Amino acid sequence: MAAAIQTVDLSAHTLQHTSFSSSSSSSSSTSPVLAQKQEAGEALVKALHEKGFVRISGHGFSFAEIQEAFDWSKALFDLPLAEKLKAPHPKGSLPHRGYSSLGQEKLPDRNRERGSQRIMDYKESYEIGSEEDDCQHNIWLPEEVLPGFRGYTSGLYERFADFAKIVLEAVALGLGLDGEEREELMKLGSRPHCQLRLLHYPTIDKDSVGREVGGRLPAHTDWGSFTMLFQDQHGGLELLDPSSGEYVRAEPEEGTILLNVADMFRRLTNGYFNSALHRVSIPNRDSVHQAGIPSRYSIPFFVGPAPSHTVTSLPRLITAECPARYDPVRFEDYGALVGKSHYRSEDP
Ligand SMILES: O=C(O)CCC(=O)C(=O)O
Ligand SMILES: [Fe+2]
Repeated sequence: MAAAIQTVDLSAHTLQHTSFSSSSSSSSSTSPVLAQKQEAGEALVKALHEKGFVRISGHGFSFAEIQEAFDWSKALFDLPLAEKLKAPHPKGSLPHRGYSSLGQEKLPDRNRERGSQRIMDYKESYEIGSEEDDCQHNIWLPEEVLPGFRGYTSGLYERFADFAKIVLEAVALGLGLDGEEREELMKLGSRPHCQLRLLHYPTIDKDSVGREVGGRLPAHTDWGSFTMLFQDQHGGLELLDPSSGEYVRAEPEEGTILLNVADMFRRLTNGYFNSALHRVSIPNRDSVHQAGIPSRYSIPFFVGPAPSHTVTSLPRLITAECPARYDPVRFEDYGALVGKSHYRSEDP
């Protein structure tokens, strides 16, 4: 496995969060805060170009806040199955909301050899959107099943959405975008159209490894703009490093958020940003402890444009050396194509 994942500190952006404009006055353009913002923005852009993933510190989420998110997630997945099924994810792919039980999602493995046996992905999840989303409605548990869950997770969604905007502003600064190009970049994060996901990968007993259970989440790219992830202390997430062609283990690191580029960011930047292939793997049976593989929780937040938005590559990134690689695409058309292959249409 290759080198550690780089960390970019965005505290200059989060602490001094003001909506900057490209026409900064000469006094503010020489301020130390602006210089720090510029430096962080450029470091972020460099990492997203070279790797497609990065750790973020200085994001403004306290340790207690991250812990609280995991406490709610655990409280949800600890409920009896019959209770969780009171907020069922529908059979098809839309709305992508509510509870999916073990094996319901069937992400195709981009690394799996053709014809090889498909073994169940061992995870359960709960998807939450904005209460303001005009395209997909939330599917909530009855309040008495888990009192406070709806209020808490809706608030967490808004916290992530605030931070997503800061990330996009940092990228705009790092790329030196202004005017219409900056507007286009900012549209990659539509506040009511992102998605919060609670994920639980249950314990796997040693005997099942490689038999009934092949892995936790097969290799895939995310199809929105970018993804930000909290993960617990049990690792397993791996991202493909395009420079070495090897998977890098995203070892859990307290206080950081892992950010990966997704397909819409790759298209907007005409491939300048790498949409990182990633997976959640499990070790070979021989190296698994007798007690099995411990359960794991993770919380991704998927940032995306409005479904009706057409993502077109930025003109400045289409050059003689790097001609246009992608046709403009309407986000909902792209999502429909990808999403259709992800969910079983029959009963879970
Ligand atoms: O659980 C993780 O660490 C990654 C989750 C992920 O890649 C996804 O839900 O798309
Ligand atoms: Fe993913």
